[in-house]
Amino acid sequence: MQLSEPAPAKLNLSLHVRGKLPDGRHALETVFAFCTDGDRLEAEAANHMALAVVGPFADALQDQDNLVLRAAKELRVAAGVGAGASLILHKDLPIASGVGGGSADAAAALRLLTRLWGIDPKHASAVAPKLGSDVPACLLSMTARGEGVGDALQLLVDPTIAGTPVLLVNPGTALSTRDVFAKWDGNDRGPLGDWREGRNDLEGAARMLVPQIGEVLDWLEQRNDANFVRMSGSGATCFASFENEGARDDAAAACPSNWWHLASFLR
Ligand SMILES: C[C@](O)(CO)[C@H](O)COP(=O)(O)OP(=O)(O)OC[C@H]1O[C@@H](n2ccc(N)nc2=O)[C@H](O)[C@@H]1O
Ligand SMILES: Nc1ncnc2c1ncn2[C@@H]1O[C@H](COP(=O)(O)OP(=O)(O)OP(=O)(O)O)[C@@H](O)[C@H]1O
Repeated sequence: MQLSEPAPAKLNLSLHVRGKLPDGRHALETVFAFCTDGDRLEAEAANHMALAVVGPFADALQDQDNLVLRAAKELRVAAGVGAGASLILHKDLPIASGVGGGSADAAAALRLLTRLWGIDPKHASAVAPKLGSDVPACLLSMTARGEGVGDALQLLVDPTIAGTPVLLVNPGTALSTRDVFAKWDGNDRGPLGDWREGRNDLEGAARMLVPQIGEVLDWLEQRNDANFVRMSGSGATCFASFENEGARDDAAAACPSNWWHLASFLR
């Protein structure tokens, strides 16, 4: 039997960086939201562990250690499972783009293999933080406030979020999360209250590395009925929420062809 699991794209509606921690990572206050679109993972029972990657961004991943396999191996050890799995990842999200693609894929693997192997979900929760700061949020894939390194989560009930039409736009340049944090200016600009009034404190650092982010943000600001425009995570993907689906689709149709875009909804 083949099982399938979505790996929804992650957005940081706001992202405040509050300081540097002793381990070199950064203390964050963020609101995570998720899209109704993203990557997708399929699995079938097998004796061995194997992964095939297909889809528009598959080639960029062929030669490296995939977070899906790391997640599968860590979960197998944590839960003491002897079985394997044959996995297929449909890679539709750009790599290193601030929408948590790798984290979403790893989280999807944890959920999918928990079902396939019939194991206690507590093992997935225990493994998630070891795979990356965004993986616990992606495991949840529900609107949440994140603190600590982004892994201390509290569900956020906000009835204005689900169903909002959004357009994600990336100028086509991969951006390393580590490099962006390294360029953060070290200024704590204060806590995050309401996400609508927040900021993305990594925007300045990301724009130093990829100046086209400024062009994408300006372009989104100029779209009709765009009412909330921001960069997600460490960039370079930016997004706008729209008053209605038609306005979002008009913006998607006008998007320059050398930029990647995804028309979706918040879930
Ligand atoms: C920027 C965000 O996307 C916001 O949600 C995340 O904080 C990044 O999460 P992620 O991609 O899962 O990142 P990780 O794989 O854990 O870390 C990549 C690198 O980003 C930096 N990093 C990450 C998270 C954090 N709170 N502080 C950091 O300084 C570290 O240099 C780390 O080596
Ligand atoms: N399945 C995967 N999908 C994407 N990247 C992966 C995957 N497996 C491993 N990686 C590696 O992880 C790195 C981070 O990729 P990812 O797409 O998660 O970044 P991101 O979108 O900037 O994430 P975040 O918003 O969490 O910072 C990539 O440079 C890539 O080398």
